[in-house]
Amino acid sequence: MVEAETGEIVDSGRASHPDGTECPPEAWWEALQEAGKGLLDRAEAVAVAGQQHGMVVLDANDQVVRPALLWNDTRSAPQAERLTAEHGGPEAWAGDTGLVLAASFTATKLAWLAENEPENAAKTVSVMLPHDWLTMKLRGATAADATTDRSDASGTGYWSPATGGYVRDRLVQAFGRDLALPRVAAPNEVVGRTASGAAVAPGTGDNAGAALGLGLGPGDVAVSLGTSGTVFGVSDVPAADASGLVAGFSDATGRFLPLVCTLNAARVLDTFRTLLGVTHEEFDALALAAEPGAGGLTLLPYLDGERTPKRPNATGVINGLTTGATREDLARAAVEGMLSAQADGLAAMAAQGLTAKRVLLIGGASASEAVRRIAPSVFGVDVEVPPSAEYVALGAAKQAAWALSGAQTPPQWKTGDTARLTGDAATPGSFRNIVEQYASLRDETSSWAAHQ
Ligand SMILES: Nc1ncnc2c1ncn2[C@@H]1O[C@H](COP(=O)(O)OP(=O)(O)O)[C@@H](O)[C@H]1O
Ligand SMILES: O=C(CO)[C@@H](O)[C@H](O)COP(=O)(O)O
Repeated sequence: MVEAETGEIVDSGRASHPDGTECPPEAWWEALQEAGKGLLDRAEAVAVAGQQHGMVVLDANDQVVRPALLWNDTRSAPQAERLTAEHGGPEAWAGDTGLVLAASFTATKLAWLAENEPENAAKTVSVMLPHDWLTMKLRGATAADATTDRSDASGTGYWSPATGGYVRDRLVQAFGRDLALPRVAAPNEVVGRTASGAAVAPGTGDNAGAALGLGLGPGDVAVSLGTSGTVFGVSDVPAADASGLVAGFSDATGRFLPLVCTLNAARVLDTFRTLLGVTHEEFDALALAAEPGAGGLTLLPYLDGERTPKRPNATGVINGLTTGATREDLARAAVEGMLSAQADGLAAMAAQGLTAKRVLLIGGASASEAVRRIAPSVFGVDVEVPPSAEYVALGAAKQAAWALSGAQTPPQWKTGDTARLTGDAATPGSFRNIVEQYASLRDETSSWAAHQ
């Protein structure tokens, strides 16, 4: 909860919901009630920012048909391939929807449902995303008058950022028939009221929320290291990258949000930290005690399969392991590998015309000292770390304040001082080697059957 005028945080709440790649939406509603206790009834305006892409399917009575399949569920990878081939390949999809289909996107999940759970598919009359469903619940509305926003619509695979309209043919191709979809609200619209009378803004996807919360400007690229690693910037033109590396999303202000998303980020560090049996701080100390290049160890960090590049069945690979390897090397290899995957994202963004003049590092793993110290050299650009905050939630709050104000543009809130980090000028060669070794391992493994 923030002051609408200044963005100053006055109160906050937090609640967890289940882990995993599918989730009953009711668990989010319970978590929202718990986190919002003592806040929601004091609010003048509210908005929800949530994970993108998750498939929430409802029956004719607006009851949830099955647990939502989330953005990181890869079971619909075969459907992504099939739908892509059936409709003109990657170029056609990028042209129609701004996306080359990967298992994350909602259209592929609908195709999986139609193929694998015909009884559930038969019951389904409407589909929406996690933030749409929570917004509907907050308003006490029905699926018939549910709303979404441009950013979340742009992650479905059946909406066009270029035209601003649904592409019903792609939905029908995926699911086999048409479905009711939420109306795409204007970025600053009041779409309803909560039970206690607060104005409800349209809400947004998590990355668009973070972009709004950070107030990203030209030349800014955010790298968010949460469960997912996301690299994104704000643009005046929609992206349509037929290579599939950059997703052509929309943002929460009426502009566009080209974005690269990897499935493996903070949890890569969690995994190695757990294997080494150390705390976050001890892990950082280990990683920083090793030399750049981790004694020749290179980690390809696709532990949970990967979305960018598209390798849904991939696993992690450690190259260069010898009897001389140390715990320090292992910790450093985890940090360097995870950051190198994000550096691939920065390169893909640059190829779409969004070259980072500064990188803003956010998300849980941006708290890591090792990540902060190593990132500028691996990225090859100075990195700024804004004050630690929940930028997704701040973006939702800014949208709510915007809707309340009735103004043309979002409020300009000050973010606190950022910490500026520069690369290791003393050993630039070692860092070039890290990036080159990583690229070799990435490219060599692309021919492995398990990485197809
Ligand atoms: N000091 C730290 N060093 C490294 N990772 C951290 C640190 N603090 C938190 N994390 C990691 O950040 C992740 C959570 O980040 P967050 O941005 O909240 O992710 P998400 O939005 O996906 O839930 C967890 O994997 C957690 O272990
Ligand atoms: O799929 C994407 C973006 O395309 C992810 O950004 C999800 O929207 C959620 O990520 P986490 O917040 O769980 O890291």
